[in-house]
Amino acid sequence: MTNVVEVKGLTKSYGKVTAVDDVSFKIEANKIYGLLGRNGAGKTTIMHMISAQQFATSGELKVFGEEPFENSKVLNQICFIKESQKYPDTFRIIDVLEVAKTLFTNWDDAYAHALIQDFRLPIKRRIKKLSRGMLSSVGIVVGLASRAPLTIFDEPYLGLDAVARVLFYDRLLEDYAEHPRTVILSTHLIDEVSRLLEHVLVIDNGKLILNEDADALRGRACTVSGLKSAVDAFTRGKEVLERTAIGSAATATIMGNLSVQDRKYAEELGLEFATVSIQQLIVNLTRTQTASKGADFQ
Ligand SMILES: Nc1ncnc2c1ncn2[C@@H]1O[C@H](COP(=O)(O)OP(=O)(O)OP(=O)(O)O)[C@@H](O)[C@H]1O
Repeated sequence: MTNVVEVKGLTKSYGKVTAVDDVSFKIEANKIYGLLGRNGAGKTTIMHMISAQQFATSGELKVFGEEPFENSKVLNQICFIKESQKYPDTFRIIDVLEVAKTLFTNWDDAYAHALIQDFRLPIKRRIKKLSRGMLSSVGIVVGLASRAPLTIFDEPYLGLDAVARVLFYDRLLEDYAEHPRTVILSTHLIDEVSRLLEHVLVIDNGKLILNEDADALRGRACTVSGLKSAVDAFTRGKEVLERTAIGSAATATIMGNLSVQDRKYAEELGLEFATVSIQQLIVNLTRTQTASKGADFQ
């Protein structure tokens, strides 16, 4: 399996702030990755280092097998779409497409124009006159039509309505099936994108706390609820991510797959269980990590 990105001990400090702290991971070709985490976790900093917009303080970084800095062979294969892309004042949407056409080797102009229709974008309108959501849609069109071997979407949706977001997910999945490439998607809307993701990386306080196949993650945790005494008996010796109790009832979120015996025991105790979504799992994990560091959690 070819790795598109290989990161070893990657660290980025801004003075006393360690934004990315000794992170190691690999990104395989032709998969959709979710780079997830709370605000300020270090996601953008990692994506900026991968796309050579920032230097690492230390560690190793290889993109398409090479160092990305001032390396046009590598950078020509990357399309980075960020939340607040800036364009020259005079640019219309059509001008953005014309420039993108010259930047990306795999650019599909017919597809770009079809997407412009899908997102109902006024192609001759000046960028500075677009609504916030329209501006996000322009970024999405460029990201999709670039068909770049490594396409990075960093929170591409500011102002985008639910219909346009679903359109983005659907088009991404359809086009990715026909033209496989590597996609890194950073977002807070984890529930919305979880069906798209094949692999999940979670960053918390600059550290990589989860690096796992999305399918494995889907069955990774469950909640049990019922009488407090029964929940306590059942969870003894298990890794409990969260436990809440109201009166005599309690709910606990536990890590790991339940064995057949576990399920039988839970039934005997009269407990109910439910699987935990990827979003809920990540909320629990990042909350645990933060709490265990003694930081305030709001
Ligand atoms: N230029 C900078 N100077 C100083 N600190 C910075 C700089 N850029 C980022 N940071 C800090 O590094 C940390 C990580 O920021 P980063 O933007 O990578 O987080 P993020 O996970 O992308 O957050 P969000 O989800 O809110 O976009 C934060 O504490 C941030 O304040």
